[in-house]
Amino acid sequence: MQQHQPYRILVINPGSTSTKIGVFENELCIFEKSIRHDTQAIAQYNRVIDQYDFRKKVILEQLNYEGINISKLHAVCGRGGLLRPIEGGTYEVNQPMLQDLKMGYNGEHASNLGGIIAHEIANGLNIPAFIVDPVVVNELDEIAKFSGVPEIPRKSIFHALNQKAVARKAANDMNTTYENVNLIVTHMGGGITIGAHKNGKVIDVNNGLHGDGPFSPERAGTVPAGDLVSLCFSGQYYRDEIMKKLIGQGGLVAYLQTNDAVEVEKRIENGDEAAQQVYEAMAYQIAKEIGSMSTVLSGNIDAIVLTGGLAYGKKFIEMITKRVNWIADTLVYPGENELQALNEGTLRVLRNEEFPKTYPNDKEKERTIYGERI
Ligand SMILES: Nc1ncnc2c1ncn2[C@@H]1O[C@H](COP(=O)(O)OP(=O)(O)O)[C@@H](O)[C@H]1O
Ligand SMILES: CCCC(=O)OP(=O)(O)O
Repeated sequence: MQQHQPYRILVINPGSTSTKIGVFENELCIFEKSIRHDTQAIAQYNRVIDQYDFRKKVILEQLNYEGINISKLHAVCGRGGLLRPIEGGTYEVNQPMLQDLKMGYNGEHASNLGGIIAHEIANGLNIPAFIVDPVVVNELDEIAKFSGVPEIPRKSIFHALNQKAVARKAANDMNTTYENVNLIVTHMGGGITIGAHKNGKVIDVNNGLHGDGPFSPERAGTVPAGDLVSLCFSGQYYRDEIMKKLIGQGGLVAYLQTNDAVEVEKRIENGDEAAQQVYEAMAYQIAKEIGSMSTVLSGNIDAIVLTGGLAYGKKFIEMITKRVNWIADTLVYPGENELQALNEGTLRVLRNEEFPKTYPNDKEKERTIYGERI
């Protein structure tokens, strides 16, 4: 197989409130950009797939503006979306995956566009496209899957990529390994997920899309179930309208008409009491979920890790830590390591250090090393 030195990789991370892109040469990030999308820009699209042209255009325009020649790329990697539940790792984008991403097999989320856009750009350049640790990585303990309604098992839908990348970083900073620690990792972005990481596995986590947990900048989180059923059958709303109340138009957007925590913090500084109350309530619900995960780990917790865009907000972090600091020490890693994690997963495969996995997981299927069948 031909060896390339260095590898140049484009990574694409569509989130609910932003599109983040990066270009790497081996481990070195030579360009990185986070493009924010305000609530109105996203709200005009009914389905996530309808955002395809808009998000792809934004990415290509940005690369062009920066003078980045995409013909020099060796691979493109996108954040993986709502596929079937699979184990973690790097997957080559294939037709079954594209089909599931396009139909939103497990629901609608911006990350569905990661693999699709990566494939589209890579295909034109005749290079491979990958996804790494998609949001459906499933390591739940069997006991965590019970919901109380057998037809509705709990699902693992969370910020797997960043939670695992930041958990490894935290373990490293604690002079140990991910496999040796118990952590409660809290990712706070457009969605919020809180995972119990036990010796390198996420044994329980709230379904941060349309399941449970705290409300977030744009999601409702847990809502009273009976009242939700009544709303669904009130005859006042179509299904899509209810779904939008839960995802996209819930949380901060519903209470304060913005998904931007920076804007909320400004309002609070200017004495807006409603903003203060809602922000405090979001922190309260996060703390409550951290408390819940502390019981999952039977109180054996090495650290609570806070990460994601909201972790930049110092006051917000204080609102959470004052309620959870009795559980364990808190480590704060603002932002996310997702672009680096996508790049590292791609590099491992390009360098033949790891097999790319085939979607859907079928260990008996033919395995390939990039460019070579074995
Ligand atoms: N400096 C900051 N202080 C407080 N909140 C911030 C800051 N920077 C970003 N945020 C907030 O973080 C949230 C987005 O987090 P992010 O992890 O980028 O989300 P996503 O990847 O889901 O789009 C937004 O509500 C944004 O306003
Ligand atoms: C679907 C879970 C991941 C998630 O919520 O991501 P964003 O915060 O980027 O929307």
